[in-house]
Amino acid sequence: MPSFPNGISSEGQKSGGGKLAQGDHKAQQALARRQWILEQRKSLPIASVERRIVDEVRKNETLIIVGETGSGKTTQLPQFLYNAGFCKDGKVIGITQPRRVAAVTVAKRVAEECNVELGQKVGYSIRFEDVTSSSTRIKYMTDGLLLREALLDPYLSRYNVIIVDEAHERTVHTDVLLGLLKNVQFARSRSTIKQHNFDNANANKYVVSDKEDKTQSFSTLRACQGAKLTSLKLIIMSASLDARGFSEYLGGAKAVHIQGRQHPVDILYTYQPEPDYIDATLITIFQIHLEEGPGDILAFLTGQEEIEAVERLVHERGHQLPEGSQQIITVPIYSSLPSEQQMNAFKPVPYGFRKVILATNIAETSVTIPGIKYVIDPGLVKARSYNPVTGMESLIIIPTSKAQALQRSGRAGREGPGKCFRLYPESEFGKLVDSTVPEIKRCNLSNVVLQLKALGVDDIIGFDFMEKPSRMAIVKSLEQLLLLGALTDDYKLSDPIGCQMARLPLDPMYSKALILAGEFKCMEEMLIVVAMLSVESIFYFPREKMEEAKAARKRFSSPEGDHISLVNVYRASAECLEKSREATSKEKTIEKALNKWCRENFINYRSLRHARDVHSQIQGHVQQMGLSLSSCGDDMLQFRRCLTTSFFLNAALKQPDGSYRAMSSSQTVQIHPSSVLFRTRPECIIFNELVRTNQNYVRNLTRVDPLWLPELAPQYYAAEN
Ligand SMILES: Nc1ncnc2c1ncn2[C@@H]1O[C@H](COP(=O)(O)OP(=O)(O)OP(=O)(O)O)[C@@H](O)[C@H]1O
Repeated sequence: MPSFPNGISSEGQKSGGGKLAQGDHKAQQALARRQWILEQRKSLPIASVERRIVDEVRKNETLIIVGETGSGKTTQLPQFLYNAGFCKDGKVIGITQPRRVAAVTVAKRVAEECNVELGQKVGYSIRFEDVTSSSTRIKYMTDGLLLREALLDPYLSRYNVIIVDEAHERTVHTDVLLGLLKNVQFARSRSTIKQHNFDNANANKYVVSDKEDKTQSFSTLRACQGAKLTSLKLIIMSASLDARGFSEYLGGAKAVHIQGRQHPVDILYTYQPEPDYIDATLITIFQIHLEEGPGDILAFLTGQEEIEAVERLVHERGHQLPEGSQQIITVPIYSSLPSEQQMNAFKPVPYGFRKVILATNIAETSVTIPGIKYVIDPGLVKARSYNPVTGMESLIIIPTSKAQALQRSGRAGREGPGKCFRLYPESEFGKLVDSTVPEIKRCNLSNVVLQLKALGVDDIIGFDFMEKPSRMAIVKSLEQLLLLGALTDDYKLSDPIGCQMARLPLDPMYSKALILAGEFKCMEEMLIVVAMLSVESIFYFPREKMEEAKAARKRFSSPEGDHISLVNVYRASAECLEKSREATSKEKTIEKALNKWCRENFINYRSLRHARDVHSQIQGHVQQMGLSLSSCGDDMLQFRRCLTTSFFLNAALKQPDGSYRAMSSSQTVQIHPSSVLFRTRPECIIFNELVRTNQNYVRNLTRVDPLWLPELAPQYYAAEN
């Protein structure tokens, strides 16, 4: 473990004496840590170019900053700008991150560096969690959150500077945000906001124009009326971005490079390609553990299932370590893990243990995980892929890009020299693509289109994307939103359905299902289903106890399908919680009881916890929107009809040969073996997911009456008949 005086690895230290002496000791420790942080900040490569960078920001409206991982961009630049007076008049510096975990941990670090309480001068805001106050001047947030803020404050008027960090990731939110920020910057640089076309019947709309008569319309501009707008500084940052491409897109923006890195990272490759990356990861973990010096390990895997498999294997093999060996503690981190469990990766483990973090690419950029000295990179990532013609979205495992490999190795070498073990030969590195295909080109765009419409961008095809998604993908999304009633016949956001759907942070079909659930009086059931479908694998089937696990699942199975089975699991878990609450008020004991219940029923405890979180968050939104929290009780017919009305685009009919035909794409699909309807094979089904492995599978199904389709979705099925 690193030997800095931060209390992180201090579990072994004992503080002697009485209360006073203990207080002194703590104060001394705090002082020593402050000094250590100060020294560390001074030694960052960015520290020596502070003045130059601040000057460049002053001189340029838009700036691209490229600097090695760990050079201090994310933590230091906002502080430099704050100190240089960029927050005068109460304005804020906003820094976007593609991931929640980065926004939270970096904000915590910067608050500590500034010696302020988190949420005061330095804060963060992520979906469902806002740790800021009126005194916040440096605000870290996810890119998706800034997009949502733009719905209420289209000029982002509270910000003087917006830094788009880790722009190389090109998440769909980053790309939409970049286009939007260009517009906002343009509009703010024009000094006059002419309030014309202000129409009282539709008081949320008016048009901003500049001398060149370029018009930009925004909705909900009321918030900005009378606001004094200054120009907006835009900074794009990364260790691994294509500066030229960004510069071209941003009107020839200047790019500055920060040279140097604080600590070296040795890169090691294998001699041969590894046929089984899970096994190779496992071997490398133990090789490092037995042969290398102290320091924690960060291994990148592709998803929750692989992480859980490796966790089990590390535990099994950990028992076979020679007597007296240092013990290993594994800590998982992936996006569907509840936030507080994600934070475990950043916490110290007991003195004398080696921490092995098993992570997806959630830990790839921006984060500094204290103690990490070794990184294991099998060179693979799970990525989204979407075919607009068939509407098929799938997750596929593909090689990382060079940019991702660089980011991964950059997680070592942050507190001292590090090592990165790439589990592929060096010759393979040269063959990797420079950067990943932007997500916007490989995902279903319905949500993006809905958000842009809500932001007042009517011409989606003409929107200034850095790289345009295919026309087909945009048209398909527009069609889908029209059929869902989110858009009017002339492709404007409909009121209230479209406006309500845009307010819910969910896929449009799920949002529609919740809005309809109010009418079908099955909101409680639909909330549960939406929450349970937002997490990965609720059921858990260990190979060695397959029969027991299958029997356990039968206890929750409904002949109507998977959705109602999920409702049954959720309700049974809620009963378990209720019973434990009657017996005790200790939260830890209650959680333990739930964990035990999950183990007995082969339910994935982590996934269920996450689903419970999502449930309470969405319920909050639904209540705010004034939708009633009704339940259909045992009358699941209403619930199934509601599912049909919202997911009618995902219907499939059984064919004479026993396969199914997806109604919207005419593709042949099969029921996934994990479905409770796998054997019963009803005539007509509604599904939530279409996935491609060796075949086209549909997952999460409910049996419905085929006659409901033309009755409940005449806009789609009446025309077909
Ligand atoms: N939570 C933390 N705990 C300990 N040290 C930290 C923490 N956060 C940052 N640091 C230190 O500050 C350095 C700079 O971090 P910062 O995130 O600003 O770098 P960066 O240039 O943005 O890197 P990247 O491109 O990888 O995001 C780290 O290398 C590390 O030494």
